[in-house]
Amino acid sequence: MSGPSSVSVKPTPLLKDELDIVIPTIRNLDFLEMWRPFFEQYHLIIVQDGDPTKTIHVPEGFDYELYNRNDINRILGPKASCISFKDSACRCFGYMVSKKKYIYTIDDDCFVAKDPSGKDINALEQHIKNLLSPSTPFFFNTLYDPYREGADFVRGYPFSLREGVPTAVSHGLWLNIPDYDAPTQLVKPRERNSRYVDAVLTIPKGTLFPMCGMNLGFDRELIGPAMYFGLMGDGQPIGRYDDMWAGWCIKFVTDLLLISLNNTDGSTHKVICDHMGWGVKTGLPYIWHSKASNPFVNLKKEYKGIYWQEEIIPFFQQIVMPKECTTVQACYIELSKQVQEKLGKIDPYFTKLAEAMVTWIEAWDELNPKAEVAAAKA
Ligand SMILES: O=c1ccn([C@@H]2O[C@H](COP(=O)(O)OP(=O)(O)O[C@H]3O[C@@H](CO)[C@H](O)[C@H]3O)[C@@H](O)[C@H]2O)c(=O)[nH]1
Ligand SMILES: [Mn+2]
Repeated sequence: MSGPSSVSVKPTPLLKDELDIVIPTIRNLDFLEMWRPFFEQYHLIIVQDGDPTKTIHVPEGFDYELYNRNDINRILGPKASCISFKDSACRCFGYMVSKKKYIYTIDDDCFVAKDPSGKDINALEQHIKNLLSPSTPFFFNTLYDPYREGADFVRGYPFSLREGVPTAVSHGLWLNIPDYDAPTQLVKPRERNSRYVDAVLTIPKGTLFPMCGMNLGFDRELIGPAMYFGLMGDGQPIGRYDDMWAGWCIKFVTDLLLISLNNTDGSTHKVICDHMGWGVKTGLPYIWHSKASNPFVNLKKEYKGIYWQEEIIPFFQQIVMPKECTTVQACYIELSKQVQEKLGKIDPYFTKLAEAMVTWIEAWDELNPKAEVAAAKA
C-alpha cells in the first residue's frame, strides 16, 4: 500500500488577505507573468492612467480591480481633481480605494531581480518582513537591521530602545536603471546599478529622504492618509516629484509622535506624545528596473522641482505641529495650511497643491469612514 500521497501544498503567503498591490499603468501588464509566483495570490488594484477607452490586458489568473479615469471621476466626483492625470502619481487613488491594512506599489517596468546567489528576489515578501518588524529611528544600529536573522543590537545600544517602533514604510531599491533625476541621467546615460547592498536601514528620525514610488510598501492604516502623491502631470508645472512630495510628508508625519490611547468604550484614538514615532526603512528588496524614461522629457517635468526643493526641504525642517493635531488626517490638514502659507509664495502651484491635499483627505475620509470600533478590535 503506498504511503500518504505527498501533495505539495503551497504555503499561504504572508498578509495574503491584508495587502493590496497597486499598479499605475498606461501599458499592458505582461510584466505580471514574471511576478506570478509572488503576486498571484494577492489582490491587485490597477490604476489605468491616460485614455480610459484603451483596454489594458491583464494576464489570466490574477484577482484584480481596475480603475480608469472615468471610474475615478465617477467615484470621487469633483474631488477627482486631486488625483493626477497622465502621471504615475495617479497610483494614490489605489491607496484610497483599498480596504486592506498594507499596500505594495510597483511600476509596470519593474521586474524580478536576482540576488548575488542568482536566486529570484521575492520583493513583496521582503517588504512584508520589513513592515512586520520594528524600526529604530531614535538610535542608529551600526550592524544595520537588528531584527534580521543573524544580526542584533550592538554593544552600547540602549536597552530601553530595543523594542523599536512600528514600521510605517518600506522603501525598496532598483538594479539596472537607478532612479536618477534627469540631469544625472543626462551626464551618465549608460550608468547601470549593479551593486546589491544586502542591508535594510531605518532612516533616522528628523531626516528626510527621496522616496521613490516604484518599489514601495507601507502600512496604510498608519500612514495612508499622508501618502498622497502630489498633484502632477496634465495641467501641472511639474512632474516626477509626486513620490518625493509624499516621502517628505510621510517622513514628517511618521517622525511626529503618535500613540494609540484606549478610550473608556474600548475604542482607541491616536495622540501625539513624546516617546514614540513610526519608522521608515530603506534598502532591500531590489527590483530590476528595465526602462529608462527619456531624460529630456524628464528634465522638462523635473526642472522646477530641482530648484523648488531647495526651499521645500527647509520648509519641512522648520514645521511646528500644534498639539491639537492628534490624528494623521489633522496633521496633514495643518501641513496643507502651512504649505499654502509658506510655499504659496514660491509659486501659485503650491496653493493648488495645498488645496489638493485637503481634497485628498476629504476624499480619503469619505471612502474610509473612521472605523473606531474596528480599530479598537484590531
Ligand atoms: O503618464 C503616465 C506615465 C507612466 N505611468 C505609469 O507609471 C509607472 C512609471 O512609469 P515609467 O516607468 O515610464 O517612468 P519612470 O520615470 O521610470 O517612473 C519612476 O520615476 C518616478 C516618476 O515619478 C517614479 O518614482 C517612478 O514611477 C509605470 O507603471 C507607468 O505605466 C502612468 O501611470 N502614467
Ligand atoms: Mn520606470
